[in-house]
Amino acid sequence: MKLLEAVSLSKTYGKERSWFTTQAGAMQAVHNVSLSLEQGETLGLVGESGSGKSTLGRLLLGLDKPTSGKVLYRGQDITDLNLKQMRSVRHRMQMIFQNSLSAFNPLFTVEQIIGEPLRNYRVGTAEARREKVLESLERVGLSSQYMRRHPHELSGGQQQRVGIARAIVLGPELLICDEPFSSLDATLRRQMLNLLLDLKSQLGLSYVFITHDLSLVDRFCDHVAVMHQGQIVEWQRSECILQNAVHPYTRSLLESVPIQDPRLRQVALF
Ligand SMILES: Nc1ncnc2c1ncn2[C@@H]1O[C@H](COP(=O)(O)OP(=O)(O)OP(=O)(O)O)[C@@H](O)[C@H]1O
Repeated sequence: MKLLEAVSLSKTYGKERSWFTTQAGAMQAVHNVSLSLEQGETLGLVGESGSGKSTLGRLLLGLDKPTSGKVLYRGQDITDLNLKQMRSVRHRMQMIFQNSLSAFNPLFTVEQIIGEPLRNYRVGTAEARREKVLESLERVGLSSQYMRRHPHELSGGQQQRVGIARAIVLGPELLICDEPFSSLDATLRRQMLNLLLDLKSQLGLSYVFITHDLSLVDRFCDHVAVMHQGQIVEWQRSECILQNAVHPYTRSLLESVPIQDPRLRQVALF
């Protein structure tokens, strides 16, 4: 069953003529992108800065409307849903951001931050919500003693864990992770990727994993889509991308990837 599908998605910014923009200033951030994600799979969306990855992520989640094309979730066209209709789909799809701290209310405690989606969706009693918050917190490896802390009292890794706890608290099926660990050091990044892998098998999650780092996709993703100037220029199973990269842009990305096996490196680059 296809969980998510994009059909000929395009997004142009600044297309409408207004006081601020002109046709000449239009920027096509995403151009005619089609892709799909099976339930339980992870799709890596790779490309350099400005290639359109975040815009595509927002379009898939319905946070932004496409200029043309559509998004299907479990076969349902969600492109033109109004806010109320979108609400019934939104709790099944959540996003993890690069910088969780900027998405948190600095005055909230960790319990309030993770519990906010539960309050928004009026889930259960205050006691039941507290239980769910605790469960999510423990799933991401933080103990109950963090409940009363504020975001600025947490390390970068702990902030990202709280961001993940908040994203899973409503029991979603799909997480769109937008460069979630790029500000963390290599050791922490590995730990967090392992956490996402554990959550995937425990909760049956599917991921769209946005990154500029092709070295992360090998172990973590099932398929890889390479984006360049708003288009998908390459689509492969992740274990094949090192050896069978076809597009010159993918090959140029591979040049910056440390590949352990020198034989694979030969194949990848030439
Ligand atoms: N709201 C917006 N208004 C106008 N232009 C935008 C907007 N959002 C993105 N863009 C432009 O669209 C293009 C793609 O941006 P996007 O953020 O999707 O790329 P990205 O691959 O995610 O880059 P990064 O990794 O740096 O976030 C860029 O040229 C960007 O300036």
